[in-house]
Amino acid sequence: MKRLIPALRADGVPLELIMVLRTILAASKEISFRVSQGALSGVLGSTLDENIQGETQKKLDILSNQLLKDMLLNSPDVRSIASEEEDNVVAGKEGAAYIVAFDPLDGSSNIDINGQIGTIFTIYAARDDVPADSPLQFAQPGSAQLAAGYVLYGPSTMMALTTGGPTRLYTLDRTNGSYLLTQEQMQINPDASEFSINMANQRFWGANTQNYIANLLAGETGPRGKRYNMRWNGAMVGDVHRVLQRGGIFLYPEDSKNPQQPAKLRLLYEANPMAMLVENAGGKAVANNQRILDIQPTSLHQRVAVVCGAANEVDAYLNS
Ligand SMILES: O=P(O)(O)OC[C@H]1O[C@](O)(COP(=O)(O)O)[C@@H](O)[C@@H]1O
Ligand SMILES: [Mg+2]
Ligand SMILES: [Mg+2]
Repeated sequence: MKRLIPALRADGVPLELIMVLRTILAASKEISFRVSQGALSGVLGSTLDENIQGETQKKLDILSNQLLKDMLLNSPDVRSIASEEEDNVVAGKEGAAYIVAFDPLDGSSNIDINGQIGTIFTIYAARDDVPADSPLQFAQPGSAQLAAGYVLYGPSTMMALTTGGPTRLYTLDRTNGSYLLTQEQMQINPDASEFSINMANQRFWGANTQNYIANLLAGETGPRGKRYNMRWNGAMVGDVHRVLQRGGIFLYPEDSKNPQQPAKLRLLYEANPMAMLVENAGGKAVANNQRILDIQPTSLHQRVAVVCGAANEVDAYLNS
């Protein structure tokens, strides 16, 4: 089985970019270890703090953010970082080639129940026309991402990664601490019979989401003519991983639960990296009627609707 660095070199990934990925993964190994130790490592439970988005921060949100932040800011190749847990962009090394955004811990509500959680990350080229600490560093559409991935802390620790080519899957070998290439190419079947949505929000959805889900629930006697199964992890990283592995569609559409906040997931460090991974595995990813990767960001912690996965299901959603 190929190790990570030879695999990336074989893909023609520049050395400096490989070094940035190595830094992210060094942090992920530490997070993975702490997560596997659970209560024994003192990472469970909440803090008394809230992040800029008004969400209570869990101890593991803070710890994961601190590990990634410290390690990336020490890297000679990182000019700026942005994180779900940081209000503003943080400047790194002046003149460095790359900027990195991350959701240090996705699926925070799963931490204390020993459920699936993960780290989502994305890497862009740094902009020379704006300062390193400017939010404009990250005002780039998802189509400009140089690399995108997530690390899933499940029964095994896995990383899905694309550097522009296929979405590949690596597994952390705990016997020697290295990521090994275990799936050359993840591929999402264009047809699906499994969907993933928080059904508790049903009464707050718009008409198109209502119609699409009603058609799936109607099963073999409905317009789609077949039975669908449903899964909801409560962690995008686990739900999208399932879609990449065995197909299906994941939806977090707009809803009217909180009119000030129609969408939940964040464009920069949740929707964009997942959209790149899904597209490079043959799937589609849209927000309302727009391809996610084409959205021009307007703010650092901007939220968007996300519908992604099996190409024909995403088309059916758009037509409902
Ligand atoms: O609480 P809900 O509505 O099920 O939302 C779950 C969604 O929220 C998230 O947990 C948000 O991410 P964070 O845990 O990083 O804030 C997604 O991973 C997940 O898809
Ligand atoms: Mg998240
Ligand atoms: Mg998070």
